[in-house]
Amino acid sequence: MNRSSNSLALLTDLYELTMAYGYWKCGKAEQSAAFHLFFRNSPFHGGYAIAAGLEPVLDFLRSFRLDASDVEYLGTLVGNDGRPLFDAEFLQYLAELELTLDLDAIPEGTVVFPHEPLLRVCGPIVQCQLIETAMLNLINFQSLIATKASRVVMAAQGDAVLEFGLRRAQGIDGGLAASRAAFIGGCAATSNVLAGKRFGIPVKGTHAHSWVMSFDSEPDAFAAYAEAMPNNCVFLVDTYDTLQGVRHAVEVGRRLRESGHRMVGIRLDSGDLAWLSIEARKILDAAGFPDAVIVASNDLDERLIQSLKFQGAAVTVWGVGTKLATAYDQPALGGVYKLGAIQDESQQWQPRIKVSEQLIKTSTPGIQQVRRYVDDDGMAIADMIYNELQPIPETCTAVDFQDATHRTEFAATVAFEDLLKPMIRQGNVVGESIPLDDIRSRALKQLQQFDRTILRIDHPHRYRVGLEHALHDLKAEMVLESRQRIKTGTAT
Ligand SMILES: Nc1ncnc2c1ncn2[C@@H]1O[C@H](COP(=O)(O)OP(=O)(O)OP(=O)(O)O)[C@@H](O)[C@H]1O
Ligand SMILES: O=P(O)(O)OC[C@H]1O[C@H](OP(=O)(O)OP(=O)(O)O)[C@H](O)[C@@H]1O
Ligand SMILES: O=C(O)c1cccnc1
Repeated sequence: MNRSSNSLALLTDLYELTMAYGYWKCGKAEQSAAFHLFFRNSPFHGGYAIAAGLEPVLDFLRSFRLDASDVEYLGTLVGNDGRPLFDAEFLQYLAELELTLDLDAIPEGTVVFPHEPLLRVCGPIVQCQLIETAMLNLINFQSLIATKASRVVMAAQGDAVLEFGLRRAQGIDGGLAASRAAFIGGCAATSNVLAGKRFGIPVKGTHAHSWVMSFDSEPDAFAAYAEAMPNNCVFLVDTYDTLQGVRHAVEVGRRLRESGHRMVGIRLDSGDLAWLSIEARKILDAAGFPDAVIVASNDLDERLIQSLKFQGAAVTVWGVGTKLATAYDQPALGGVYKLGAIQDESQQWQPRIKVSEQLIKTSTPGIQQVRRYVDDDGMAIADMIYNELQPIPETCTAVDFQDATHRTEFAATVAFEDLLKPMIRQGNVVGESIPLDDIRSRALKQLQQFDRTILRIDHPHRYRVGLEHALHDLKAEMVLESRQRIKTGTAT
């Protein structure tokens, strides 16, 4: 059997297929359902996240189709008794399956908060279920990295951040996806050339220690680099003795200047980056190179950059690799995909809830939308999740997600934006594809809508996200009803 094909339709967990088979067997396959993808906690102990991964989601859904090799492979799967897992008629159904779903999504680059649906998928339950895993995979990782990048960029306070993560990223796709997401989060460029080609991200780089080590001396190495690349010289100065390296860079920089070129700067990659950058700055300034940039790298992340800034480091460009591309301190976002409503035989939507002992893990019923209220200066005030199945009054009350005694009223005159936008209708992409540059600009602009206390790196002030009053009441009733049924032994 030839199992090589470009189809990604089987990029799913087996249980999605076994459930699909079950739905199909019991006649529920075409029953409409509404699922929401959301996360419960902001990553890195921060106060927000940046939505990312939507364009790859649209690409995945656009090309979703099980091809002959997919179906053939599924036909080889057997259950515990050694018999085929799926019957031939179901495999035929899958072979003919075309997505007819609706997808609403919060655009990439939007600042988002726990419990807000980043994606809302409505349509035949089999289809919603088959795409679940890929949706989670794409949105979780890219939103995580975009958020990490946003924190790093914020710590850099306007200095450029270069993403250097490919060599330590989680595989090929992890590296490419990380470069894309890091750019959305505000990085200025990547060292990843394939990401540059694929996504149009600016590519930048310096040189490695191996370049210097391959010559008999550091001055020879810098001179040869300048000869080869007179317009792209950032000299890595720490191979032997950092400050001596800076002086060697200055010598070559002078020769570059004499020949009508310009030394771009130097890179520090070890030692005390605060002290060395300050000393290097003095040498560069005294030698007449006040515009020469000082790039720093070496296991940097947002906290280290914040500390180096505090120490007065004279770094002007930050090269951040491993800790950004792998989201080192929190390697997963933990987004989930939950059923909010399902249609009954008479096509009436019925809200559904997953009850948990932990309030945070109890799902929200309904077909949800997120409303962001903004004040007259365009600053975000609070977000409210509402249920499109319930009429909402002109003056809305949002009941805080974590503290139900905290309620905020929004008069009809308060400006707002509903964040979930139509992306796919009946399987056809209707949302426009946004250039990556514009997504990045959106993220940077969006952050200005939020108070800095909400954005700070540690122990942030909590931005209020509430449930619209009627939705809050519906959720509470459904939880109580479920608990009552358990008490009285009535099946739910
Ligand atoms: N001024 C500073 N304040 C806080 N942390 C710093 C400072 N300067 C450097 N660091 C960080 O300290 C860590 C250790 O750096 P250092 O260069 O001493 O060790 P290293 O990476 O093992 O060096 P080498 O590459 O020479 O073996 C790195 O993560 C680096 O970014
Ligand atoms: O520290 P990160 O944030 O992951 O940034 C990327 C690191 O990758 C390179 O080191 P490496 O030792 O791989 O190669 P080199 O010889 O160029 O230093 C570079 O010098 C950085 O230190
Ligand atoms: O260009 C650089 O300086 C670079 C690229 C990848 C990893 N570390 C550094």
